[in-house]
Amino acid sequence: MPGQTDHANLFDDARSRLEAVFEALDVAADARERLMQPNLSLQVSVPVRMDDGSLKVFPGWRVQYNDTLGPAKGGIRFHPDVTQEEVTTLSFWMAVKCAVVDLPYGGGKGGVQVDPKSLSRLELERLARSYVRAIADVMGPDRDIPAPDVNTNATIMGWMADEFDHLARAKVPAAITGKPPALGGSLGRVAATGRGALHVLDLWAAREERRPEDIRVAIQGFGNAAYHFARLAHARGYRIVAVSDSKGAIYSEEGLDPDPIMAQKRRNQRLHDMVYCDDSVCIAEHVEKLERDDLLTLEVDVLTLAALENQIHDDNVDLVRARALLEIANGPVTSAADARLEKRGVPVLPDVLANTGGVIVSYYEWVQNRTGERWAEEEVNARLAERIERQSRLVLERAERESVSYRQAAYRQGIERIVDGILKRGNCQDSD
Ligand SMILES: NC(=O)C1=CN([C@@H]2O[C@H](COP(=O)(O)OP(=O)(O)OC[C@H]3O[C@@H](n4cnc5c(N)ncnc54)[C@H](O)[C@@H]3O)[C@@H](O)[C@H]2O)C=CC1
Ligand SMILES: O=C(O)CCC(=O)C(=O)O
Repeated sequence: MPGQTDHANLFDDARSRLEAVFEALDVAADARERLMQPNLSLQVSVPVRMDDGSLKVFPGWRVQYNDTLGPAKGGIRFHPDVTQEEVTTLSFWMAVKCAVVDLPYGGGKGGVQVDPKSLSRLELERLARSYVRAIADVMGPDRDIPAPDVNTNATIMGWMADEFDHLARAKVPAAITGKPPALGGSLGRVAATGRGALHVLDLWAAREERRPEDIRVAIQGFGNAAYHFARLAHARGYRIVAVSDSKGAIYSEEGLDPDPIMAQKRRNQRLHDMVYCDDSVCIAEHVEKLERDDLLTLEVDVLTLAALENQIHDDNVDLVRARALLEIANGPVTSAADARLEKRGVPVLPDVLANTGGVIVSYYEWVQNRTGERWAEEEVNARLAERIERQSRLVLERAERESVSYRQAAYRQGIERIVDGILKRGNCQDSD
């Protein structure tokens, strides 16, 4: 059954979305060829000394998809299901999304096939450092700049940045983003992905003449991106009626407050346990438990996907009753499912636009590190809002003007910029 662990054909499925864009933009053959394969795909062994003295070696990858517009940029994922195919696909999406929001970056992504929850904190730190030693030769502020993704965070970026500094015999803060502020991390980066997604949703809702108070939202996932989106959307007046994590889901027609839920989850509880009160917080009276994937088929205004790829696929797409989808995860809807949703007239605010808040603020971190500046959080948030709203408006207007889906319009915007760069660099038959 297709699902989060199925990466077979993930890359082919992702690339298949290029064909329609190439046709619409009449992309030159040389540029098409360049965009079909990653520039560099590095497979590494990541040895880790375990606390019991034994040595374990985990497979890892760093893939740089395309560097036409600038150095490769993208997160690092620690997950037991990571594969080279998945990392390649994620690096392809990074290349597209950086171009969609006009960042001077190409696409990159990294991953280690490991269950980080099975490691002690010291083992996790040794893993992070070992991974950096393995990929250091292809990293650097002008080559490839990693950042957090699933199961990695500011603490882990701090360890990685420290390891890279040791290897470089210099302070190179711009080599990694998403670091703790003490090491040059940007204020606002932790919440940036969720905050950016909310700007995209707000813009869409305003164009549809809908008020946040009238929009019921279900959210798949309750990690970094989902939680900050949920918290900010709740504060803005959207009604969050359901959330899920990898173990289960909860639902409340009255609406859920994300903060007490996160407070409980941080005490190591699964979402499913939240229907029971504890001493400090009681969210019980109006909260129901759901099977995890039942959240995907709730009748809501907006289904927000903020977990992993391939969550809406051939087998469940016809059960989706949401009136619109917001993709915070990368690739949560397969291309076949996407086509079915389009046919049914269900709009999808696509990943390559909706989840760009994280990489936009990573870019601001890189700029601050390179100029030695430190921006206030309000300034970071204001710059994020300005960029994502401007670029989103272009995508939404283009979709309307060219009568295509938001995804198709976003891909056209991103690929057009990359192709222009490829042609301007020359060595192409049609590079006028
Ligand atoms: N962290 C960031 O800055 C960015 C993250 N993303 C994407 O957003 C997605 C989530 O990333 P993060 O929040 O950083 O990861 P995270 O590791 O903080 O959270 C992942 C969440 O997904 C949940 N989950 C996993 N499988 C699930 C399932 N089948 N059903 C329901 N929940 C499930 C986990 O329990 C966890 O709550 C990923 O696709 C990631 O690539 C995209 C752009 C930036
Ligand atoms: O912050 C970044 O550089 C990249 C974040 C990321 O991995 C993503 O947008 O999927």
